[in-house]
Parts: sequence; structure tokens; C-alpha cells
Amino acid sequence: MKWIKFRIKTVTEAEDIIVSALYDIGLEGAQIEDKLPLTALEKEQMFVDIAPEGPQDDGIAYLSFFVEERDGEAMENGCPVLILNGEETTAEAVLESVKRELEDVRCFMDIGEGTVSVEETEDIDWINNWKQYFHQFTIGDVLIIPSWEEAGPEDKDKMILHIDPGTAFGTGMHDTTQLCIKALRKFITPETELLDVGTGSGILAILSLMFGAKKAVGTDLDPCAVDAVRENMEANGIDPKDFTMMIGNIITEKEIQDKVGYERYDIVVANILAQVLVELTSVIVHQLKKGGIYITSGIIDDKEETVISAVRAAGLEVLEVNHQGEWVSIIARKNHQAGV
Ligand SMILES: C[S@@+](CC[C@H](N)C(=O)[O-])C[C@H]1O[C@@H](n2cnc3c(N)ncnc32)[C@H](O)[C@@H]1O
Repeated sequence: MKWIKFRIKTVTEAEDIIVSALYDIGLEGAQIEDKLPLTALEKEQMFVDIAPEGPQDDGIAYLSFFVEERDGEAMENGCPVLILNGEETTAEAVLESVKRELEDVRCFMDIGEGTVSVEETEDIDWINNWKQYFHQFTIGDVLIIPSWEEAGPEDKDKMILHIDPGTAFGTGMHDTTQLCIKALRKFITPETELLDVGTGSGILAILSLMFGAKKAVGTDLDPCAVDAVRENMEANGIDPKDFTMMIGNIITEKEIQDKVGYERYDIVVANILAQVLVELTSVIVHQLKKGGIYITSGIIDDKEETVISAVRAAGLEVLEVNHQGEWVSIIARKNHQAGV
């Protein structure tokens, strides 16, 4: 399969508006190249504690969009025929539309050069290429299978989780997710009501329901998590009544805290970076029932003591500290006499 790459040279301030304008003509999934440093939110979502120093920002941005070519022999006047949104078009037609959109945007903001280059890319499936790195694997007695693979007859007795990583974090391959899965397997009972803070793909909440939990609530900052969770719930036959999803920041938004509810959860699991866990712990302690279990992960090893201190300061008792690779998971309990 071949692809035509449309690459626009612009300025960083115009990135979002151009991506949105081109979305309207069917160009989705921009590849963005710029020298802007990562924001705190991006670091959280990309799960990096310390980002490497990049080059100085020069304000220039390149936005690339890939459109699939129809079979090689389907040429029109020597030009490749493209498939955009399921319909045939040509590179010239797409280029004209892109230029028109850029000129519209230029009317009300600086878009820099706003030039577009068009090139045929290698014979690579840019949209699906990453899938070659994700294959089925097991964690304990759970077999995790991406949506484009099937279980073999030898797996028929295993618990199987079908997962499409899509745009949200959480394939199960990361050490931090695996630490959580092992802890959930140990603590979940048929009575468990679970809160999954930073649910991402929904993997932890979905697995918890498969392990026998009664109900799950997931929260995330990232709106992409909504579609990812819905698709993964469907793929695993999870009843929507059992898993409620909320978008928002439970640390700072009282409305989310109220919706999630107080002293309601037997288990709260949070696989988020250490600095977020430190802030989260004093909040989440109110959502936990007395006797409830708090499972944290996402802690890089040199932040272990920082999170343990935050957990103890919130009045929780540390039960276990587990390690995998350079990552740490701390499991704690809210004791029955806890005053929080
Ligand atoms: C490392 S991912 C974990 C995904 C999945 N739970 C897993 O274990 O694989 C962390 C997730 O936490 C979300 N997140 C970060 N800060 C948050 C906050 N304050 N409230 C809710 N979600 C948050 C991010 O958007 C991201 O989806």
C-alpha cells in the first residue's frame, strides 16, 4: 500500500487551527513536528517523568497528513487515485482543498509560509504500522490479545482480554500496568466496587470486572479515553451498567469528586506519575471506604519514598511495595479507625 504525504510548513501558534480546518475536509491524524517543549499535561499523558532537553523552539511547525493511494494501476492522467473518507479523489484535488483551507485560516491569523509539499511515501501502512510491535502476551493467567489477532485453540481455557490500544494509554505491556493487574487479581472480590483514576484504555477497570468486581468507575483527563473505553468494553462484552466513565480532574474538580462519590470504593487504583499520586492521595482517601485498598503504580524507583510519605501522611497503612523493572507499586489500606 502506498501513501501520499501532504506536508505543510507553518508556525506553532497555527497548528491546532490548521489541524481542525483540515479535519473538516477529511484529513485526520496529523503528524506534528515542532520544537515546543512538552507541557506538564503532555508529560503525564505520555508517561514521561523527565523529558530530554530538545533544541531551541524556532516557532516553525510541520504538519503531515497521509492519504492512501488506490492500487498502482488505477492511475488517472498519470496521477495516482487516492481514497479519502472512502471516496476516490486525486492528489491535485486534495492539494487544492488544503491550499484553500490554509488561505481561509490566513485571513484571520499568521500561518507563516503555509507552503505544502506532496510526496509519495514508502510502501508503509502509516496508520497501522505500529501494530507490528503489539502482539498477544500473558500476565499471570490473563491472555491479552490486540483486536487484530485471535486466540488459538490452546488458549480456550484462559481468561482473555481483547484490547485495542487506539489513542489512549493502556495496552497492558507497560510494567506499571502489569503491577496493577497483579494487585487487582489479589484484592478483588465479588463485592468490590472499584475506582480507576487515569483509566486510559480502561484496561484496569475492564479486567477488574472480569476478575469478578461488582462495579467500576473510571476517570481520566484525556477525552480520547471515552472512545477507547467504549470500544474495549464492547470487545470484552462488559455491560455498560457496570462501568461508568467520567472525564475531568478528580484532584481539582469538586464536581468530579461529588459524582464519583465518598466512602464508596473498596479499591481505588491509580497508575499515574508519582507527582500526580502525591496530590491525588489526600483527595482519594475520601473516596475509599474504611478498610478499602489503594493501589498505586507509575512510580519511578527514585520517587518511591516520596509517594510512601504521601500515602502515610494521608493516614493510610502501607501493606506492600512491589517492583518491576524500574517501576514501583505501593499498596495501602484505609484502616477502620481512620478519621479521614
Ligand atoms: C499511565 S496512564 C494509565 C492508563 C491505564 N490505567 C493503565 O494502567 O495502563 C495514566 C493516565 O492517567 C491520566 N491522568 C493523568 N492525570 C490525571 C488526573 N489528575 N485525573 C485523571 N486522570 C489522569 C492520563 O491521561 C493517562 O490516561
